[in-house]
Amino acid sequence: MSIEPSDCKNSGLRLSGRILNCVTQLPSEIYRTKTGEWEVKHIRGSSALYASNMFLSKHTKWETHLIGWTGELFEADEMVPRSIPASQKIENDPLYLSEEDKRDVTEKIRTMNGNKNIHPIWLLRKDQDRWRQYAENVIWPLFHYLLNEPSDGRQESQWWYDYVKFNEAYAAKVKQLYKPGDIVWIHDYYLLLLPQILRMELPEAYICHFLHVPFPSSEYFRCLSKRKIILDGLLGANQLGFQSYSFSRHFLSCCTRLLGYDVTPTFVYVHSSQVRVDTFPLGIDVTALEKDVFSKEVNAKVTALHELTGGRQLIVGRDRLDTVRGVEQKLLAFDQFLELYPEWIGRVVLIQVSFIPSYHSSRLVKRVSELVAHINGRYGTLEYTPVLHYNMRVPKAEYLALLRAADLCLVTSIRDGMNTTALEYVVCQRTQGHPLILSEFSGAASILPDAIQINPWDTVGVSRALNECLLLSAPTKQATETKLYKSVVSHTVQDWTCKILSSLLEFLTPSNGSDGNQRFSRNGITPYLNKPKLLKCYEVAQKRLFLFDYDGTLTPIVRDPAAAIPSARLLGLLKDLVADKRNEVWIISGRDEAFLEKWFAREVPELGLSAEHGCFLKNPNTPEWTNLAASVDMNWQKRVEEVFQYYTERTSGSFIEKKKVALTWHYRKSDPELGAYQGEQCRKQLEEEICSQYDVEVMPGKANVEVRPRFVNKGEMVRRIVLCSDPVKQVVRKHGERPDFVLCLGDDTTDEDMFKTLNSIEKHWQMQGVTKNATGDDYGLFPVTVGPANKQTVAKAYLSDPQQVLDTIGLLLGQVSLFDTAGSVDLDDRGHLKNSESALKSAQNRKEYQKKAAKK
Ligand SMILES: O=P(O)(O)OC[C@H]1O[C@H](O[C@H]2O[C@H](CO)[C@@H](O)[C@H](O)[C@H]2O)[C@H](O)[C@@H](O)[C@@H]1O
Repeated sequence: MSIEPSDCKNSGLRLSGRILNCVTQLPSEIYRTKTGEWEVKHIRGSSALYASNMFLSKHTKWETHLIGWTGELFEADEMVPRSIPASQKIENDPLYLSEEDKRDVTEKIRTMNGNKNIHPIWLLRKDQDRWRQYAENVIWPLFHYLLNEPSDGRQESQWWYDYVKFNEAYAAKVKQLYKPGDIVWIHDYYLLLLPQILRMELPEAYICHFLHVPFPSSEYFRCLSKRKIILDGLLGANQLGFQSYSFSRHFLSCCTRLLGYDVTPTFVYVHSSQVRVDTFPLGIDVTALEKDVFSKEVNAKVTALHELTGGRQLIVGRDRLDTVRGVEQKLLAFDQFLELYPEWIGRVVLIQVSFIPSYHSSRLVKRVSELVAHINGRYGTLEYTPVLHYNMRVPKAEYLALLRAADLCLVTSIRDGMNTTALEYVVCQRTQGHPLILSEFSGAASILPDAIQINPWDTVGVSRALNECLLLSAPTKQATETKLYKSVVSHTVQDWTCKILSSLLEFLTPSNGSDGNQRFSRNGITPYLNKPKLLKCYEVAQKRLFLFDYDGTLTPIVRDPAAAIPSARLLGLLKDLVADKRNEVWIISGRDEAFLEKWFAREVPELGLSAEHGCFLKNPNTPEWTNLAASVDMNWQKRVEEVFQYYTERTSGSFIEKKKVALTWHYRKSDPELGAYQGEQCRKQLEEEICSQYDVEVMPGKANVEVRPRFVNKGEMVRRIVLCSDPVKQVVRKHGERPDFVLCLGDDTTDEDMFKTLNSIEKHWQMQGVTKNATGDDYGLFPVTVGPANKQTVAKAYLSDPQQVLDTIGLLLGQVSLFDTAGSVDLDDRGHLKNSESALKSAQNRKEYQKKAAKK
């Protein structure tokens, strides 16, 4: 399979022919020798990923760029990367690199990898491991179904802060390199926010993300405190790839359950546009492996291994020693096997190579060595050691020899994205055809259906499988191997690369009926709110308007309308907003006057208020309410109430909310399906029977049906507030009084009227040639919908929930850091927020250090 940029010539896509590949870490490790030189060496692991990049750059016409963090910097001979202690000054940094050093190191990495398009991301070296913490301590365990101990969340919030910065550092680098038509391909769980951060700044970019680890069921995923931001982060991509069908299914279910988006098995509908979701199991580079595996060096090591184990049958395993690789389960099963089938004692050896990652569990390391000692003590003799356990990363040739010498490979992961050892074993066994026992919980199970699949928790089942496999006849083994090998060669890393790219390009091709990348273009629908832009407009504006809906926007939706009262935080923010004389703040709600009076007018008299979808109005700083519906015929109320009553009696849990003018029938407390059905019936009946006789509008809301006179709506309120200095008396604003910043937020269908009005005002101003605001870009109008929303919206941007709304207000007031939500920050080359106090201090320190160094 192949895919070249030229294959898309007539597709209508404007491709640049370039791919920007974003990986967590570059393929080279950087260290300083004892003589002070900076050197680089290859890192182990993730070989399939780098092979994919290599394939694109060497064997296709794509101009491929590899972007990645440098990883931690080492001092020679140190196993653990050195961090500058927090107390130490940067000028004493033992790992200091001048700009020249960085250039030299970059060149060395490029030369070593034979790729001139490698772009390192240099991050602050103070506590270097900080960049990994959130990904490795929060995301990774949860994605593997491991829940952390409960905590007060302080440490997690520091980790989150660094995680956002890490993602933003990549965004900064991609922006530096980006050209229109580039494909940005993002890998794995360290970069889950990057798609959305990039989307905000590069609305037309072609972005795909591939998750190399499992994606958990929504019941686990929902335990993440940052669950919505993480989903949002991913949904900035055009295409999302997962290792197996079950992972993509879990992801889709999270989108429905946590964000309320509509999904199909291959799409998420984000604000009426689509993100493609699919399964692409990662393979290995079979050709490269086959070159190495039958070398003389490996042959010699295979012989040595047989000698070492006295010609006994060999069961092999190679795993990272973390809780999900199931080494503990493997040893327990082997123990059980020798107990159930004693005839194998003395005839079989398990060689287990486990490498201990930096974030290992000491409990597990101890438990594994206890189990090894237990088995060897129980079944071993002076000449026979049943388990040979090596805690180390073996060199490649030894690893391959191990897989070749094996009579059986045992993979007992209790969860993994893809198990490349299983795939490599199949290739190594091409001539001998020894069997593979594979955990059904491994991502590899989906591409190796002919492996002997086991449940690693069932030790008796695994023991039985071990016995059966060791007794298999040679022809049966070879027949199975043929099928396994076929599966592996039809899932090579090259095929994986091509499949992901062609699926993305096929999806984006407008002629295929998709919306291409229109969803994010200016004419398309709702990107995430561009907060840096909002902040910039706010800062330069002299006359700012805030037009807020209430339920679902400033406060979360709850079951009981009376319980949806404003939080202390909300009231505090509103007070702070109105304290600035440049700000005028309105709440435009479906709530009645009594509710708004009690909770807002008394607390913050400076607020302007509009009740019952525009029927009532109260200017800021005045106690009087004006009833705009005073002269309207209200006979419809009785008729509507009768209809509502009819449905209330037939829908348990529903009730009627009577306001002064509008009437609302609520069914949130009813069975959801029955409620939705009855709501629809009720709406139809009202439209047929009442709207034909009275000038009223029936509005389906959030688990409610509302009726109010047609002549007012929230859009009319927005028109009055934006254009009039006195919206009650409709005194048109004088020249110079026009607002130059309007943030309008709402979540419901009734709020669409506000957005429509703002859009038409903008159009009108454009046609009239009205001068733009001080940024010179536009008029500073921000109609923003609050999700989750699977509806059509005319808003220009969205925020996920009321929490994000409050954070955004806090941001404008200078109370919330840009870091608290994704997509906001420019970092300097050392990982400091650009132009921040710490960035300036660090730059100053560097200058001083360089001066000192020059003197020496
Ligand atoms: O225009 P809004 O400020 O958004 O008000 C719209 C309606 O909100 C209330 O109902 C909704 O919120 C309730 C509390 O969260 C929830 O229980 C209910 O299901 C929602 O429909 C309010 O009760 C209505 O009067 C407003 O018109």
